[in-house]
Amino acid sequence: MTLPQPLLKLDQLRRHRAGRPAVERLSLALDRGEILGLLGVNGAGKSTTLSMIAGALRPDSGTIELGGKNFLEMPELAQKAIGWLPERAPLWQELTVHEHLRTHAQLRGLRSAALTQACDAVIQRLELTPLLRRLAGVLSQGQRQRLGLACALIHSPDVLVLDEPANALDPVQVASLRKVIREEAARGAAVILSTHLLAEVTAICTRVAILHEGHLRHDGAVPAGDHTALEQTFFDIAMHGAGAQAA
Ligand SMILES: Nc1ncnc2c1ncn2[C@@H]1O[C@H](COP(=O)(O)OP(=O)(O)OP(=O)(O)O)[C@@H](O)[C@H]1O
Repeated sequence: MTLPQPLLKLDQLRRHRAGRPAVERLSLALDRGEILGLLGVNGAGKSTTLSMIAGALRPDSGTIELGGKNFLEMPELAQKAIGWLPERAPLWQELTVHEHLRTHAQLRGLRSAALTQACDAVIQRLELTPLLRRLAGVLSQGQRQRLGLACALIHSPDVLVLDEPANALDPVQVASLRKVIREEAARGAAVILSTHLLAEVTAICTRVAILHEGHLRHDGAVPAGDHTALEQTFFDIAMHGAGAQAA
């Protein structure tokens, strides 16, 4: 009997940056419908990890599998299966919001009616209609973040990789972001997001992982309700680098 494999599997990932280890022997698996919150102090390795999952940064060693396929040898798989919101969404200043969406959709292989449909869907979900004719260069930080999220979602990816997605969003937009993340998980995507907000993790995540100095120090279910227990675990790890790695 073969066991069902996880949608995303990281095995023993390592990556040095500027001659120092940024991520060390990181192993994680993620299934469809899961929302994993990635926590850690500044420099813990969160963005490095997410960039590797997004296919933007190659690990020095280790493997990443998507549905059992070696993702590192198949860059076209990342293009189709991953939606990535980097920490600072890179935008073409001189393109309008609408042009951005269409260009992203094209880059993800969408054409004709499917492309228009995908654009219309994210415009509606992220309430981008009033911004469509604006140049990306004149958007506020929160508006840029919404456009970045729309670009990440446009091709209905299997894995959604969000680096501090609530950054610069107002409370209304944070609520809308949470709704979108839940909807994505409900349609069967796996979501991994980094954040510094413990309340964000307890509000939307089903699982939490904590990195410290590039090592995975905790991986477990999110304590229901309040975030006191999570806060305790986080501070223990941040202060002492301690904490057990749960199965
Ligand atoms: N472009 C880069 N060049 C060199 N070193 C880098 C680069 N980006 C990150 N690093 C280093 O890699 C390590 C991990 O950084 P990373 O950005 O992954 O951490 P993080 O947990 O996302 O931090 P933060 O919460 O501050 O965003 C740090 O020591 C950082 O200095």
